[in-house]
Amino acid sequence: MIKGKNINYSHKEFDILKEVNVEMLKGEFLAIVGPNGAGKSTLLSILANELTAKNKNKIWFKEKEFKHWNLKDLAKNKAKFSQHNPNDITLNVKDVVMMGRYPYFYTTPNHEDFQATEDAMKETDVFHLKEREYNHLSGGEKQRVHLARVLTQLKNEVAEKLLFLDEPLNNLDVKHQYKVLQTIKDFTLKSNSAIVVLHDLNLAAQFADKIILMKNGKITADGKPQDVFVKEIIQEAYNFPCVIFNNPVTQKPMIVFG
Ligand SMILES: Nc1ncnc2c1ncn2[C@@H]1O[C@H](COP(=O)(O)OP(=O)(O)OP(=O)(O)O)[C@@H](O)[C@H]1O
Repeated sequence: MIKGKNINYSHKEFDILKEVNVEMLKGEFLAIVGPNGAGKSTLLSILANELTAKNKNKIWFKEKEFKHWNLKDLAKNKAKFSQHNPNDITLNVKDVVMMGRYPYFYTTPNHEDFQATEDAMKETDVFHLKEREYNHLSGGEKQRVHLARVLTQLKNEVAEKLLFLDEPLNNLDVKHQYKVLQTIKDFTLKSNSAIVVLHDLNLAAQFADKIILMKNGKITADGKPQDVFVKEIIQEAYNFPCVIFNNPVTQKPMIVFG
């Protein structure tokens, strides 16, 4: 689905990513975790074909290098949810979500575009807010509107799509955190894939098929949750004590810090 070998990235003299290798198969939910400043967002941006100006890394998406993709086709095959979204948009919620359909129409949205926005707003639980002005929403509601915008971009007949999400759970309450992760999981169960930067290791363990743990611009561990979420590995990565149990409900690792 996506592959990058020996990814390096630096800003002036400062190396942000050092020889990072990523390969993900279709249908996988990959979580990127690690302490602040580890390079997670930078890696996600490079994998999503952003940061192109200074970026000499070659990334293959569906076995074709990004530079060989038609941009409109690309927008129907992959979408990215960014950590920092605009806070001031003088539009109604439904019009913000409709921005995700811009690759699909020139001047007037058609029936499929309206249907796609409606479905996405229902998935992220903002349909009841559709006529409200975006600027007047709470932080969590705004976050869910942008998630709907990104989800609606990939509502099409294309097979094997890829969703990039940078800290999608910021500002969300517990129910909406689970709902968003379940929506992403359902997306990957249809032969699509997702790469998600997460800070909550227990949610990553519960939902992700694979984990990449980063520190200081490098991958320090990767594999299944039970291979990465090991006491010594996590303590070393976060420089903080923890214990790890087997979650009796999910049978996944359960990390308790402190
Ligand atoms: N444009 C830039 N200019 C200078 N330094 C940058 C730039 N972008 C990122 N960095 C630095 O690179 C490092 C990695 O940043 P990045 O945002 O990828 O980390 P992260 O793991 O996503 O962190 P967080 O968990 O805090 O969001 C940080 O030290 C950051 O300060």
